[in-house]
Amino acid sequence: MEVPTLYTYYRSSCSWRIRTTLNWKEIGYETIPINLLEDEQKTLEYTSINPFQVVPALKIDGVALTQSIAILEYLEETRPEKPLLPKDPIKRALVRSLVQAIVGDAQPITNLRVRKYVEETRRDEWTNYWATFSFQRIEALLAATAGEYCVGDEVTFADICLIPQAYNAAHRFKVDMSNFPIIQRIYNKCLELNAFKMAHPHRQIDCPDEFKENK
Ligand SMILES: N[C@@H](CCC(=O)N[C@@H](CS)C(=O)NCC(=O)O)C(=O)O
Repeated sequence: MEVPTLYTYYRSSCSWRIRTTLNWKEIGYETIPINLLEDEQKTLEYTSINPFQVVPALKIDGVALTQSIAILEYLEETRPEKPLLPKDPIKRALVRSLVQAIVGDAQPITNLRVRKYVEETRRDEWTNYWATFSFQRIEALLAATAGEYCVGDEVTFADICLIPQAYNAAHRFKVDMSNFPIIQRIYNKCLELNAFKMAHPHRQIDCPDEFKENK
């Protein structure tokens, strides 16, 4: 069978969701780095794969899929081993609710193209404000759902989406994570797992040497 190809950027939280899921489900894949800072997402070639000019995109089973959550759902449906959605419908809804909060409400307002649009001088302030705003609400949701992970004691899509968002908040958007003890605890817990560790930006082939980590 053809090996899936992931179009990715090492620091992209949306790409990280796919990397973790592929690792979690032990699906081998090839990486094609798309350097967002050099606008490689806007080349004609990549635009023909993803007209929204964002990563990720995944070529798999003869099609090119875009939209990270559509990709996660596809992987879950076609490779159900090591599920990332709980069986219980209520828990599934809780997972999807957290996923939507992260991917629909939190991530888009801190995305590169939005930050580029905001005047250079206001950019950091904008990003920190909205990242903190989102995390206050996600922390409140988690207070009702979290066990060891976001929803109960199993890894789900919610963890897959939360970890990249938390990394960006802590390391790039200067959010004071001490205000979010549940998120911080889940973050630390997930990063003990190989699937998350191997998907970390600092372990990707396109990560600049100064940040690279081989621990
Ligand atoms: N809804 C899309 C969002 C994709 C997205 O925003 N990707 C970001 C990286 S995490 C990107 O490529 N940004 C490029 C830009 O803003 O120009 C998904 O979930 O796949």
